[in-house]
Amino acid sequence: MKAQKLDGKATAATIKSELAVRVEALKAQGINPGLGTVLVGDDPGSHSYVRGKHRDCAEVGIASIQRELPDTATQEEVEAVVRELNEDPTCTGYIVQLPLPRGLDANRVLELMDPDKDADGLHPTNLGRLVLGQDAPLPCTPRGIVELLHRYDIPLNGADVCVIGRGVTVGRPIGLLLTRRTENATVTLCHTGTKDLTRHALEADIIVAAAGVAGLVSADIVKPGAVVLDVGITRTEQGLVGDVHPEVLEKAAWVAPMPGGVGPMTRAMLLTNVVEAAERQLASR
Ligand SMILES: NC(=O)C1=CN([C@@H]2O[C@H](COP(=O)(O)OP(=O)(O)OC[C@H]3O[C@@H](n4cnc5c(N)ncnc54)[C@H](OP(=O)(O)O)[C@@H]3O)[C@@H](O)[C@H]2O)C=CC1
Ligand SMILES: Nc1nc(=O)c2c([nH]1)NC[C@@H]1CN(c3ccc(C(=O)N[C@@H](CCC(=O)O)C(=O)O)cc3)C=[N+]21
Ligand SMILES: [Mg+2]
Repeated sequence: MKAQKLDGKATAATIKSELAVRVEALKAQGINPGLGTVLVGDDPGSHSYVRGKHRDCAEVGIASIQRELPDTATQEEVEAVVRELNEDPTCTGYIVQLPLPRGLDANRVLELMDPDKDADGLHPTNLGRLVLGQDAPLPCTPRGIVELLHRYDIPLNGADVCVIGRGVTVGRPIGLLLTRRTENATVTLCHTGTKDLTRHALEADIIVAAAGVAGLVSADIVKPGAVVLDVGITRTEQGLVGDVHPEVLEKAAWVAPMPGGVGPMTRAMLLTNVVEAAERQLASR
């Protein structure tokens, strides 16, 4: 048996064409959505992600606002850029690319953002709204994963999901989305303190691998016919490597590969958050 592909690249292309229509409608009513990115330092990975985000914006007709700071930037300098984007009427939503260089306090920066302009859904207010079930921008990677599963009609109602990794961008928030009544999954959140990862993974109908450990999910910890999403990314000399070992393709029913799975969906959800923020702006004026 060979797993079928959860094609995030193709699904993201569909979502982008849907968004382009909504952007046109907004523009016809005088609202021009714009995405800002704040990039601090010279991490090549971060630069490449941010470039990709601006390419996506161009595709759907969203304006790009780019702010770059050297890795010597002070906390005050980063915060000044955040204040500026909070006030900028052409900036509908923005992200601060994480991680920030050592010595900068990411939480203080996130806290300072206008929660209504938080395109990542990572502002404490928006994470709080998610916990309370209130309308808010949702964290992009978890939302992308849920959207990908929905578009392939993978059943979530009652599904046992094993999430590997409790990072703030992926593992920690995805349980909040999957356990909403509308999704109704049962989630086990694993991390380095988990006693028996194999047991939890083997029981799961769906595995979300978001640890950032190359090849962590081997075929022997996957139940035959499971759905496996490869979120983790490790940079090696041979290129980017996911958390899911290639042998899993012989065991699982569906795999979201890295690349071509969750990454493009993350970017499509960032655009979705910006379009939705613009639509909320229109509705409230
Ligand atoms: N494709 C995409 O769109 C995206 C991909 N990513 C990638 O996803 C990965 C996770 O990102 P992020 O959450 O920010 O990373 P973090 O480093 O914040 O979190 C990684 C988590 O994995 C856990 N972990 C590490 N090793 C193991 C192990 N052997 N067994 C079980 N758990 C383990 C850690 O546990 P502990 O807490 O105990 O240390 C930690 O909770 C990264 O590789 C990142 O590059 C991130 C965002 C988007
Ligand atoms: N504030 C903030 N928000 C983020 O959403 C955020 C962040 N910081 N910091 C870093 C992580 C990582 N991340 C990715 C997004 C897309 C791909 C992606 O599109 N990947 C392609 C491959 C890309 C390539 O080949 O370089 C794919 O999987 O097909 C990957 C990783 C968002 N992150
Ligand atoms: Mg992190």
